[in-house]
Amino acid sequence: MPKVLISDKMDPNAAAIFRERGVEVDEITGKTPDELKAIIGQYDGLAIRSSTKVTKDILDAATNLKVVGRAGIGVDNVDIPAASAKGVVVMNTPFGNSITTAEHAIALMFALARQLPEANAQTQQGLWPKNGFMGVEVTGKTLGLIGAGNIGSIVASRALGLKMKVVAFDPFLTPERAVEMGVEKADLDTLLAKADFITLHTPLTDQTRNILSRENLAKTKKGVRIINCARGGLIDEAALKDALDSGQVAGAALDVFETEPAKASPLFGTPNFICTPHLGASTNEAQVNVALQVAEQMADFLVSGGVTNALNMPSLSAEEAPKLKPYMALAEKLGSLVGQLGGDAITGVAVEVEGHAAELNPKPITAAVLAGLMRVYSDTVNMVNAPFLAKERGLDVREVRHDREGDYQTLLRVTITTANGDKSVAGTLFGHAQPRLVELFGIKVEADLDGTMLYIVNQDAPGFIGRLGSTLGEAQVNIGTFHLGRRNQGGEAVLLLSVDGTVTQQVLDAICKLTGVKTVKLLRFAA
Ligand SMILES: NC(=O)c1ccc[n+]([C@@H]2O[C@H](COP(=O)([O-])OP(=O)(O)OC[C@H]3O[C@@H](n4cnc5c(N)ncnc54)[C@H](O)[C@@H]3O)[C@@H](O)[C@H]2O)c1
Ligand SMILES: O=C(O)CC[C@@H](O)C(=O)O
Repeated sequence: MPKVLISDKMDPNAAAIFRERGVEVDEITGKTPDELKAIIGQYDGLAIRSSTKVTKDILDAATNLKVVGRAGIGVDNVDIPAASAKGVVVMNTPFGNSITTAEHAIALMFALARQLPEANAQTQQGLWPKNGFMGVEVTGKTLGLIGAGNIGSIVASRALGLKMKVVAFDPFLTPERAVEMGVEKADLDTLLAKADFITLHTPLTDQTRNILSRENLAKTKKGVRIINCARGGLIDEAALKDALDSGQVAGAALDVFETEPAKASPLFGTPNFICTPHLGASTNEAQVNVALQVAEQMADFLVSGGVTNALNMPSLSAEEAPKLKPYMALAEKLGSLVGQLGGDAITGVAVEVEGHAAELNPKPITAAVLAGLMRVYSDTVNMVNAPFLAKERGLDVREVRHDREGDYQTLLRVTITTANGDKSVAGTLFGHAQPRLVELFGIKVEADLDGTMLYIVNQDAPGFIGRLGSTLGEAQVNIGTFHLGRRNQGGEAVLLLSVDGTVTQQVLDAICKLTGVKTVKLLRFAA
């Protein structure tokens, strides 16, 4: 009988479902990492919320572990690459607590607008401070939404019901979806300048870390009120403290902190600062939803091999899996490439197959393209939820199967439609198994898309490669592989280099300054 450990406080429905489905379950919460390491080897499954940190260290000790189930959305407490490397499936429950978290953001917005916590505290001290708490209405005010995914869009609908105007910044928000949501799509600077309240609903990624930096806080409308129910690390907490002290920010409400549990913070005690201890998902309804869902998914996997909402594994039948696996790896890499290089809001994705690829079920291939593409913006996207999210966001997804014989035995082409036109990449399988890029934005270039890579567009000219090599060498950046293509002699050339070590912004700036360089971008691919 498979055995599961529930290591964070979870609604009792989870244990009941496990037992009903023939899975033995222990509920042991509050363990230190060392204590968890000592017992994890006994379990096939680990069910968690946000407290348990599933590190590489824990995974290394988890000799029997097959699945980690997160009763919630964010999986930043799980080392997914380490889990994947160990063949441990990581699942989440992407929608079960969205309404609850959106409601918490709205509750914090009102708490800020009317200074409810402090008014409550002073009233209960017997002060009757009737004149000390002049609030603001939210009606007619502008709410700036950073991140318009599941939770952001629920917040927007509630805010519109409160007669607020909503301005949204989200690179994946198409103009059509913005119209459907009733929000104004804007760039970040416009949002910062217009918003009376700002609420954050993005995951924590390289792009979103410190999205409300000191510099960006200085661009806000004076007297803005800020709410973060998404992830700590999206706001520079020291800069927020200064902005509250100076009055640039009239109030801030945080449910999440850069370091959790947040037992001390310079923000504590600051006037007009309120906080909750990561309570966004804490309602009976949400906890029942996520507990039921995670237990059902994990039991299904452990008992019958079914895969739902996995972040590191496609949903597949046993017969299709071996044939489709290399195509899905290729599809994810091509999706990730166009996602990282696409730039503008993407309104459509076309997935074309020819040769051997045209004989396969296109659905998992398309799902893998979409997962690669959208994972650039959210680490919670997987092959299961990517097609759903694409539809919800109004992406026009097309699958085209060509019967023609092309230059390659098998070919997969991904074309995205953006406001600045179509952009297309293509790849094949080398030796029937190894994903390989063969074309990038109309230029023939062959490359393996793995690890950290540099994408450089330059004017084809003698001596450039030498200058680039010296720049990287001086910065102690080792080139692993080097791939070159060009539109025509002396025309636009493209370079894809795999590199070892860290490429800093200074190195990117130095490459940018080399004569003839038009674009430099750091790309990251799963190995
Ligand atoms: N406080 C809590 O208890 C709690 C509860 C649930 C979820 N969360 C967190 O809330 C966040 C949002 O969850 P969700 O379910 O709405 O996720 P989601 O994936 O549905 O939406 C995230 C949105 O952020 C957008 N985004 C990504 N990068 C961006 C960028 N650089 N700038 C602007 N937008 C960007 C994405 O395009 C996407 O639309 C996650 O971090 C999740 O972990 C917190
Ligand atoms: O489990 C919780 O309480 C928090 C969950 C939340 O952060 C999430 O990302 O789903």
